[in-house]
Amino acid sequence: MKLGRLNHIGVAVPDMQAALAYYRDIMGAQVITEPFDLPEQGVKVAFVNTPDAHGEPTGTQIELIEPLGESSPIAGFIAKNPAGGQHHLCYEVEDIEAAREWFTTQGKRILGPTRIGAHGTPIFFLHPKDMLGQLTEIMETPRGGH
Ligand SMILES: CC[C@@H](C(=O)O)C(=O)SCCNC(=O)CCNC(=O)[C@H](O)C(C)(C)COP(=O)(O)OP(=O)(O)OC[C@H]1O[C@@H](n2cnc3c(N)ncnc32)[C@H](O)[C@@H]1OP(=O)(O)O
Ligand SMILES: [Co+2]
Repeated sequence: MKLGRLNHIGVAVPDMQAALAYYRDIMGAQVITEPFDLPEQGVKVAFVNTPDAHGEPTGTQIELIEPLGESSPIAGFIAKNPAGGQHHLCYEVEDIEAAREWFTTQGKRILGPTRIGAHGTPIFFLHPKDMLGQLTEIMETPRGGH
């Protein structure tokens, strides 16, 4: 399997508006996608981008996720980490099905089906206990850029 770039770092937050204010006003980051609900993923999501020395976006994305509903997959994480925290790493691949096959042959546990993620491309998750303690998201590279 050929691994692509790191697409985003997922950060679980208990309060989306407070998290956006923190990244914008304290960290000087840029809010590139305002919050929107992804009910099928059980999260509210927003993206912030880190600027370079000239204030231009670097392309390094932080994905803020807030639980949406009691059955949210991040409800347990927030219960254990009430202030929020770094939740997952997301890597791009060119071919999602080839990647799924690769990780399966490596004995890695895949969490649920391949589904459409926040960037509109297929994603799946790998169990943190099989991935050096890191919940790992694999996403297909968006066609025509980011
Ligand atoms: C916005 C859409 C999309 C995108 O396009 O980018 C997203 O990113 S959605 C992000 C949210 N969705 C998911 O996380 C889906 C996959 N996650 C899951 O299926 C579950 O969250 C989980 C990973 C199976 C954990 O389930 P949970 O019920 O919270 O906990 P468990 O008790 O079963 O956990 C077992 C074990 O793993 C540890 N753990 C849990 N979460 C993490 C984590 N994020 N990073 C590292 N370790 C984690 C947990 O602490 C348990 O460990 P022990 O206590 O040692 O047993
Ligand atoms: Co993600």
